[in-house]
Amino acid sequence: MASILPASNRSMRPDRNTYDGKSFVHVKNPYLDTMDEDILYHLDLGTKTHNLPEMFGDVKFVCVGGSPNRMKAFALFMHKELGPVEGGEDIEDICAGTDRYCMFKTGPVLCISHGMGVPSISIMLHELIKLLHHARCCDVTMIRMGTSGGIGIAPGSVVITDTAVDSFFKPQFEQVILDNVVTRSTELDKELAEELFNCSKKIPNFPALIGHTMCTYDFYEGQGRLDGALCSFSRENKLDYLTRAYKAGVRNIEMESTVFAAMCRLCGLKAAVVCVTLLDRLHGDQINLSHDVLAEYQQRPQLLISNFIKKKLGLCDIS
Ligand SMILES: O=P(O)(O)O[C@H]1O[C@H](CO)[C@@H](O)[C@H]1O
Ligand SMILES: O=c1cc[nH]c(=O)[nH]1
Repeated sequence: MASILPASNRSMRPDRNTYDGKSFVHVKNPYLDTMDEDILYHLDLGTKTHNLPEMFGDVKFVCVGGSPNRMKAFALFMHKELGPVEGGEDIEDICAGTDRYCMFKTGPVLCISHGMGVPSISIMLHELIKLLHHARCCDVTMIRMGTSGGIGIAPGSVVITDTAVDSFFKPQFEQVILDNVVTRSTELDKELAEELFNCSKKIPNFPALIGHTMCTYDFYEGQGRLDGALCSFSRENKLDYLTRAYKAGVRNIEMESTVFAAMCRLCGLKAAVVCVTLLDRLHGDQINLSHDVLAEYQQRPQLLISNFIKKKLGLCDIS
């Protein structure tokens, strides 16, 4: 019979493997050490086929987002922003051997796409976190950059998440393991969120705020849209739900933040979620922005994160 295991399950407490003041990635799987080889199947990488410490050992910032093209664009942007580096203008997809995800590295910044929804990002995160572990990376900051639907805020606003919540506005992620439901905390690093927010204030005309982000398992019915192939609720039901979400502190809705927050937390990784809103869900469901406006909105999280990374690397004029 299925049982609910408590969030405080001892072996799953957030932890930092800290040596000499450095924070290492904490994988929590005793079987990993007994394996002769670890094949990161969906990334087309492996511990025997690739020298992971040499390829990735210097990674300090991991930026993830749904779309492969957006992640490539961000990687190219960072590549230019980090100054002249070897290898010219272009960067190669490290996961070119698979079409599941794409991955680009420029200096200490790794950019990876994760597709849409919890199962897709979860698979990527298992393999990415093992990669960081095998590569012996330390002091890594993880940032999800994405798009979202806003609630009660102007389209184009960038929401920096303090806590990711589920569809019941609870700060938790429920993972089904065998036939148990294991509940995990989705708290994010508050200091990191504040740091990003302070960074946003230095960018002219940059609408940003800190708030809760609701993560759903679906874009249509799961987000209370009236325009899916199925809809069994009224406009009033929808507005009542979104209004209650707003009152609970939710400012935007997307589809990956809870599992991202929960997995990073358990593995001792500092994490942040930064998403631009494409519409105000209190005013509609369809995303009808022009191509140019959509492109500009999608660049907003990228601009903020690039400024943040440059500041952390001592490459930025903003203090
Ligand atoms: O913009 P990305 O990162 O894809 O994220 C959001 O957009 C997708 C839905 O259009 C979902 O994956 C949601 O989380
Ligand atoms: O409304 C929206 C827009 C982008 N992504 C979502 O998940 N929802």
